[in-house]
Amino acid sequence: MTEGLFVQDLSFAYGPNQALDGVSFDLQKGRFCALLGPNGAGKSTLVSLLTRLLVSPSGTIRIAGHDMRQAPGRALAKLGVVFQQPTLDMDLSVRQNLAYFAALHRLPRKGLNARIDTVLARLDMAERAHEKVRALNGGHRRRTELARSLLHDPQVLLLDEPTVGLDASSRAGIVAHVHDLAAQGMCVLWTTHLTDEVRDTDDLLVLHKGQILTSGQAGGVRGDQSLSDWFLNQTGTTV
Ligand SMILES: Nc1ncnc2c1ncn2[C@@H]1O[C@H](COP(=O)(O)OP(=O)(O)OP(=O)(O)O)[C@@H](O)[C@H]1O
Repeated sequence: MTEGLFVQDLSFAYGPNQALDGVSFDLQKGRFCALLGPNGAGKSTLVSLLTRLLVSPSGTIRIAGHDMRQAPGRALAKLGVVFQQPTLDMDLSVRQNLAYFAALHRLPRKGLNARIDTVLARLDMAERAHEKVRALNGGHRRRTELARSLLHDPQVLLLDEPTVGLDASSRAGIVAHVHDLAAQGMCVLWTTHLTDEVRDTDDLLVLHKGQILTSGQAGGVRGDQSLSDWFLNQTGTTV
């Protein structure tokens, strides 16, 4: 049983519009996988299926070995998500935002403060625990969301273009933190338009017109071209 994210033959159509067509991949624990795709490739549809906002009529999703169709609660309990749009309460402190999420997920109150301290420390956010989110810069807000996504101890982390709108140094910080989480054993799926966020040692999935065009280690896939040139040559479009 894989501890990562297993997807097999996943398809989804909006009426006559086939958004995903037979998508399969198998991501391992401890790996950072970048999902690249141009506009309309099907990334948002895939994210919606992985988070069960949509349900596919066919195909299989297993999160840390739990089948999304047969045991959605157990599968989603192993998934941490950072959506593209921020979902923090600006007038609560960092700690209060995390505590509220913990209550929603019915995490045990016993040991919760220590758990919050641990996830904030993992994101270098411990000293900001009592600050209101409104007072934080964009990078620290994103790190708060990342810390929150780890509270229930997921094995798979899904991030949907998590660096949109951040300045270069905050972006680099988030990219580095999430690579660290993968190095510590997390299975990470990171959707992005930004090829400079992908390291040669990362896994790469390229989604194009609803299908997986290529998968493999990013450095091997791009060869001696830059990843953005490789992408343009393969798809005739920029990411
Ligand atoms: N609610 C919807 N109704 C009809 N068609 C849709 C709907 N949502 C998406 N589509 C279509 O499904 C296909 C995949 O869209 P999707 O939003 O998943 O792609 P994407 O890779 O996330 O694109 P973007 O980067 O622009 O968000 C596109 O052809 C899109 O027009």
